[in-house]
Amino acid sequence: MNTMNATVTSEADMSETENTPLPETKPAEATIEEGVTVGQPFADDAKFQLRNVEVLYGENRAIKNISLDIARNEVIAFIGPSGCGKSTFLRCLNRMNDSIDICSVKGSLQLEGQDLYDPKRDVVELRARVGMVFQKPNPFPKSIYENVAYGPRIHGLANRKSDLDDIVENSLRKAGLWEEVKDRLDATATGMSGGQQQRLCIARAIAVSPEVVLMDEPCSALDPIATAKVEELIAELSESYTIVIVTHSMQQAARVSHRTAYFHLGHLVEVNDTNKVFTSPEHELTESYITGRFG
Ligand SMILES: Nc1ncnc2c1ncn2[C@@H]1O[C@H](COP(=O)(O)OP(=O)(O)OP(=O)(O)O)[C@@H](O)[C@H]1O
Repeated sequence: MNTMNATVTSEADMSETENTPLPETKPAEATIEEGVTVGQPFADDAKFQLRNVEVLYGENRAIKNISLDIARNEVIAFIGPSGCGKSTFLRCLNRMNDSIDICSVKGSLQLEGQDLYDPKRDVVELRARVGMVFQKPNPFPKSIYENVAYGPRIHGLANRKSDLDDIVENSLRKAGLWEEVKDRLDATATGMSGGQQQRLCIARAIAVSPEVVLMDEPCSALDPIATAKVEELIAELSESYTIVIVTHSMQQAARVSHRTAYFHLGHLVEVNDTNKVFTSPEHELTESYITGRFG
């Protein structure tokens, strides 16, 4: 394990001048030992085992020697200041970074004990197992029905039309959308509200029976009511799926997740039970972030 020391000074600290003394509660500088995460980054019942993960965009090390387990049926939230690598790390979990030419991923990344980056792995099949919901709802410009039916059809999950109808209905029910759309399944999806479109994208992700759902700031384009519906949905879905959510909202992380992972400048600084992270964080950088001293 690489244990090179990296000294990190927060943005708030850098804005201080010599003439303005730091408040006593503010760390002048906090040290991150590269490759070391405080708290509980490992789990007995790991769905993903991620070890010494590095992600580079060309020369830029966006992820620096991160090791983490993600447990079955847990909701884990990734938080941290803008640019700290949350989305980059999330996208490793279903190889969404593959499409970025300058991006390279190193280390050991296993899903159920199998190498995620095995060149022989079928990436389409992987993305059915590890689905993704993006920041901006992105339904296909097709009907509501077709948006949900598309994945099960291409993955051969339904032999008959009636089977496909059942999958569409069940997925829309799980996404809390069935009652709102059951009488207009042929209507175009792009005519729905933003919150409905996002729940449709969740229905589309779960229609192929994934094991994991990755969510990259799924509520950032939604109003508070639509956000509350998606958060309720996350709680329900966590009974069946492993969920990894990137969020800028600490309140949201506190409401929906079991564990919270705090990222800083490409390091994974702390992972702990969500309650602990928000009430008594172990690392001073986590504390600085959650108390709003930077970020
Ligand atoms: N496609 C890309 N090409 C080159 N560099 C990238 C690319 N995507 C991200 N990066 C760089 O990788 C680092 C981490 O970015 P990333 O988007 O993962 O951070 P983040 O924590 O998700 O940020 P935010 O909260 O602002 O979305 C940043 O330095 C960013 O500039």
